[in-house]
Amino acid sequence: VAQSPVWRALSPDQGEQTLFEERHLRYISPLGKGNFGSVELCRYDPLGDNTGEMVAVKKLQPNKLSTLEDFKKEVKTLSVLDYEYIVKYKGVCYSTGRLSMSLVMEYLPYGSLINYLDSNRLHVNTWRLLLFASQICKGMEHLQTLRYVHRDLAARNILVASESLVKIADFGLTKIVPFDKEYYRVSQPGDSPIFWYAPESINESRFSHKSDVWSFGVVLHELFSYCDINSNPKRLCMREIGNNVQSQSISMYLANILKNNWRMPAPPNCPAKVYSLMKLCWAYDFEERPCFSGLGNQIEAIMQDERE
Ligand SMILES: N#CCCn1cc(-c2nc(Nc3ccc(C4CCNCC4)cc3)nc3c2CCN3)cn1
Repeated sequence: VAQSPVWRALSPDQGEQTLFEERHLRYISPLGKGNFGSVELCRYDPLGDNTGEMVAVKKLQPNKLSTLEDFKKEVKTLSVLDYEYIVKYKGVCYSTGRLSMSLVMEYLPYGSLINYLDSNRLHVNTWRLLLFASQICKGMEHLQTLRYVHRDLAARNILVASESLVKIADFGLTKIVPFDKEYYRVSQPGDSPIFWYAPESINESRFSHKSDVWSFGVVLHELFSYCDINSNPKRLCMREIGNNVQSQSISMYLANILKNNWRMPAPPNCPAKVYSLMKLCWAYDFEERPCFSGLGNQIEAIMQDERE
């Protein structure tokens, strides 16, 4: 049999890697922007006859060198996460001269939750939204067993594999919680998605599985709002803060209203039990928030009620 054109190479720092040859990666169209890079649809077509498979390729933005290290960490993170509710790692592609590299992943045809819910809201019922929520919960539970904190859990980073399967993606901000602490503190907050952030993340740049639970509550809100642009978290929070507040003080205002117990209102037609779950995730004190396994059980219980 001809040598497979997808090489398996053992590189010292990243364990086994599957190498895709750049010359066989045929660009097709843009798919989106993530942390540290843009994602493109490509066909990996070594035979050159359009029979090759479609893949999603995340290219590193070449300009900021510091992110090459972060990008390698993202590749490493995804390569060890092999789980049905997490987007599948396929390998890497080094550009000529190994100046830059790309991350090759499975292509999920329906795009992000935002694309999908916005254009399919009519035939996605409550039970299906709960199914997606339980899958995200299981994915986050798996992450937690490996001591990974995602730090960017949001509907834009949840991809739809089929009408009944979603997967967590974009591990560009994912960090490992050190063995001797229950949280990870970042130095520079960067351009952070603060409207998905727990109070301790806004105030102290402190991230943990419990801050991921807060973000999960925001994803629940996005799910039951069908990712409607008018009830997107940023818009709801800015309406409460006041749209004329200067950008550098928004995080202070947001921390204040959360401290004063303001929370996003229930989405239209959202079942009361689901809104109660969101409120649990948004407990100010992170120790009062549920864990992902407990959340998963509660979601499945509500699914049973919805079934009847
Ligand atoms: N996460 C994250 C943020 C970065 N990001 C990741 C992807 C991604 N998209 C897809 N698939 C995909 C994406 C969009 C469409 C359409 C939507 C309507 N408009 C036209 C395009 C279709 C299918 N599959 C993937 C990935 C990563 C792994 N597999 C896209 N952005």
